[in-house]
Amino acid sequence: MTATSGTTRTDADGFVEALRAHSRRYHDRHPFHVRMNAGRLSRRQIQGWVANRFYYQENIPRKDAAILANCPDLEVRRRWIRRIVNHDGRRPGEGGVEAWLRLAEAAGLTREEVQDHRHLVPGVRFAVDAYVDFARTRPWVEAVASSLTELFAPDLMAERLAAFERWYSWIEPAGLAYFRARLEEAPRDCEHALEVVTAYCRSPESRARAVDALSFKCDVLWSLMDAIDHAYPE
Ligand SMILES: O=C(O)c1cc(C(=O)O)c2c(n1)C(=O)C(=O)c1cc(C(=O)O)[nH]c1-2
Repeated sequence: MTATSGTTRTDADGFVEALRAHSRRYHDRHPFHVRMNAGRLSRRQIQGWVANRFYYQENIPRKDAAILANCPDLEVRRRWIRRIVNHDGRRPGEGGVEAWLRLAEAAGLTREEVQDHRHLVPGVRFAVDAYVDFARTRPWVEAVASSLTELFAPDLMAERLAAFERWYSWIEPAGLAYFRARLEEAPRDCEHALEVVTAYCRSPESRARAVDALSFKCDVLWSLMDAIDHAYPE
């Protein structure tokens, strides 16, 4: 333990700091997001992003189901299962996947053209599939750690909401409900994920693996944005 500015610093603090430091590799800094939030994207580019990001949205519950399947801890499963319900909803017309489809409609796309993946570019498919595969095949705590990019999501969501209202007013405002819901859900979700990771990762080795998992996820999100950027150039 080392003392810093009057407070006692533990290795656990260092671990959480190492995780939080990944904000520097988060996809909010991707040029496509930077242009999006500065109001510099065309209608076609926004539509391309919405259609491609749908593949991420629809696969998140499958990723979370893989974590549930691999997790032997009942308490963790009991809380983690809420993520699936949040995305899938309890009945038709509810949930985050449905909200994303409404965003697509508000942006002038049909749900059919989003659901049938006609706009889906190979790099986005590849990145999202890699994330689901990671959750299926890696130890479940690493998969939980990989979800911690959500620590950084609320700032980006808030900025995006403001940017959409200001620059892309051709998108019907009701379509932005997805982002509003995530502003509340994401902090709750990642608080739990951080609890789990700090409780389970006690050794330097397991902490290093958790940090690597988060690093991998930053690569997933960045690659996804690269693929969209490449498919919908300025
Ligand atoms: O729009 C975004 O920038 C963004 C980022 C992330 C993220 O950081 O992984 C998620 C989401 N949105 C999101 O909507 C979402 O439901 C979500 C779930 C997860 C996850 O890894 O479990 N990340 C994210």
